[in-house]
Amino acid sequence: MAAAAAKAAVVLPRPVTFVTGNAKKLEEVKAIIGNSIPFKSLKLDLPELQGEPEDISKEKARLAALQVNGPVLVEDTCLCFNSLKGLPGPYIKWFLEKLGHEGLNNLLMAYEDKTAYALCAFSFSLGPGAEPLTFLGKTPGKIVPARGPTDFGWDPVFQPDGYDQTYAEMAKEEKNMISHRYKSLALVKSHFKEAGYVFETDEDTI
Ligand SMILES: Nc1ncnc2c1ncn2[C@H]1C[C@H](O)[C@@H](COP(=O)(O)OP(=O)(O)OP(=O)(O)O)O1
Ligand SMILES: [Mg+2]
Repeated sequence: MAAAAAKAAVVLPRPVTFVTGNAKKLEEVKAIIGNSIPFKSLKLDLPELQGEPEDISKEKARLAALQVNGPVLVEDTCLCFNSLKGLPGPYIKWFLEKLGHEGLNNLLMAYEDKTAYALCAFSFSLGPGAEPLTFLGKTPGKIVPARGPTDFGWDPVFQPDGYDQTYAEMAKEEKNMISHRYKSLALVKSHFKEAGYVFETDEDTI
C-alpha cells in the first residue's frame, strides 16, 4: 500500500517558479503563500493572449513553463465593471495606464451602477506540455474616486463590499485576508495539499 502511494506521488525536481513582471504582485503572493509551497520567482513580463481571463492565465502558464522548463505558477488580474459587462477586465492594465484613476471613474459616469469585481486567475503547470490548472478568486466591490496610497495599480479606486476603505487604504494584512488574490491562492494551496506533490530539490527558495 505504502509503495502504491509513493508511486502515485508526483515528484517535482524544482521549486515552483512564480513568473511575473510585477514586483507588487510578487510581494502579495509571498505574503499569502508564506512557506506553504516551495517557491521562487522570475521577473518576466509574459505576453498575454486576448480573450477570457481563464484562457489568458492558462496561456501565460504554458509560455512560462517553456521558459522555466519546470513547474510554474502565474497570475492574471482583471477588474470588471458590471455596467460595462465585465470590461475592462483583463485589459485593466492598459486602461489604467492610459486613463488613470480619474479616467476609470469617468468611464462609469453615464451609469448609475458603479459595482465591479476584482478577479484573479492563478494557473499552475507542472512543466512544458502539461495542461495548466486554473484557480479563480473573485472579490465584489465598487469603483470610487481614488483614496489612499497610489503605489499599487487600481487599489485606490476599488472599495470591496462590506468595507469603508479602498484596497489602497486597507492595511496589507487585512487586504491579504479578503482579496481576490487571497481567495485564488487559498485554492492553489488546497490543491497542493490534496495532490501531495513531493519536492526533491536543493534549489534555494525565497
Ligand atoms: N491586487 C491588485 N490591486 C491593484 N492593482 C492590481 C492588483 N493586481 C494587479 N494590479 C494591476 C497591475 C496591472 O496594471 C493590472 C493587472 O494586469 P496583469 O497583467 O495581471 O499584471 P502585470 O502585467 O502587472 O503582471 P504580470 O507580469 O504578472 O502579468 O492590475
Ligand atoms: Mg501582465
